[in-house]
Amino acid sequence: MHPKALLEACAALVAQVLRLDHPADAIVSRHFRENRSLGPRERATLAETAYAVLRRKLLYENLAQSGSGPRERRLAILGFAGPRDFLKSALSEQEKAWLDHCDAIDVASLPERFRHNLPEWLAEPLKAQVGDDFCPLVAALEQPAPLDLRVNAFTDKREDVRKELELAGIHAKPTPYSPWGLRIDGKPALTKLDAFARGAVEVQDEGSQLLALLTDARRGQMVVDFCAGAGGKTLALGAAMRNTGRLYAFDVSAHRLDNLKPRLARSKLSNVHPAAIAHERDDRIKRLAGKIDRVIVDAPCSGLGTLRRNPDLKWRQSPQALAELTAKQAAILESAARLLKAGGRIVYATCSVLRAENEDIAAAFTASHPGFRRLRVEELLEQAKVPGAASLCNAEGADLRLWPHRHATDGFYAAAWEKVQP
Ligand SMILES: C[S@@+](CC[C@H](N)C(=O)[O-])C[C@H]1O[C@@H](n2cnc3c(N)ncnc32)[C@H](O)[C@@H]1O
Repeated sequence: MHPKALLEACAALVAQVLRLDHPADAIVSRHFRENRSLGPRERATLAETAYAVLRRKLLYENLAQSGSGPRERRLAILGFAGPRDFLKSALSEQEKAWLDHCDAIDVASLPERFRHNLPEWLAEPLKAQVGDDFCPLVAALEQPAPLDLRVNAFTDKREDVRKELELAGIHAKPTPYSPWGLRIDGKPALTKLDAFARGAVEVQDEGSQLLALLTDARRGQMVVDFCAGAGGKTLALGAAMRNTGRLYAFDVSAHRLDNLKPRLARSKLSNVHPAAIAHERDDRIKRLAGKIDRVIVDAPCSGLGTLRRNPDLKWRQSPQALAELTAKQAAILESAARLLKAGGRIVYATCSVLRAENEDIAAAFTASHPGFRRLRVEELLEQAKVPGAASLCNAEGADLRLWPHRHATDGFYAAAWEKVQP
């Protein structure tokens, strides 16, 4: 595509994602479906430009107050994810001069909000929480996430798959914490690989893999994935169970569970039972009360730990939405806990970085459930032979706390309890 046409297409896509009426990944996917002739490089430039503008929206909107031409075009120029000389060949002389002027601005001298590019309602609690780590965290959130795979422990060994990928020209290295993980260089097309087609690998962030490890689902157990969605964690749990026992995958969204089906077929697992539930107090849940060994609640959350992949969330979430979510999270944890038998374990997890969705929910549950003993996540990770367990937890070692700037994973939280009273 000619540079001028590509820049115009980027500006059009930037205009669409900035409406914030749909998730950015859905808008980008639809754009690609409607423009099938786009090549892989053009797709990468379009998507990364749109994401760059979402990541640095406050800074770019500030810079775009100067210059001329349509606002979205100015934003697309600032966020353009391609070589500078290629971009400049699409610009007028006036635009080139404006871009040089913007490049010369020392961002460090600008007000703080143009450096952290977060809404105030999010910046304030994060600063209070991470202190001196705020700048490294913000810097990590502005970087695209690495591509992690989980090797299917039921069918394959990590080292064998690593070598297989190497032969296919894909360099992968073992993830530092998860024994199932491989981290890939770049963003190669994976779906055409035999390892993918036969279910030996699934795309899954290392943090998600650690949540499944923490659940410690074993051979022959009765296990529930309460908020299974498209089944990322379900598949990891089913493989850890060696395709034995019974693994229920519940979700209120039948549509999301439908996306589990092809993944399940590839995985060779037959111990998984997906079922749509109406709500967390569904009769199906009541019938299983007191019968389950392991429950994972991967709760619906703000997703604010995934800003590397979903930078639009910081503009699409709000304090009001957060209040509704925290009420839902508490209600789901409450219902899910009823499933456990004595001696069983429940893990509550989110991909949010906010205390309100994490420590606060866990503390309220502990306080109101004397029949549940809080487990130390650090010890559980050590038992699961995860290296550096202490470094993955909060200062007390009680909860899992993964951060993009410290662990190169998404931001994840998890707490765990054992049911001590029947
Ligand atoms: C964070 S996502 C789960 C992702 C999934 N575990 C994975 O690893 O791919 C949260 C899920 O909770 C589901 N959900 C929302 N409300 C629920 C409820 N009351 N009961 C069960 N699931 C619910 C949503 O449909 C969504 O799929």
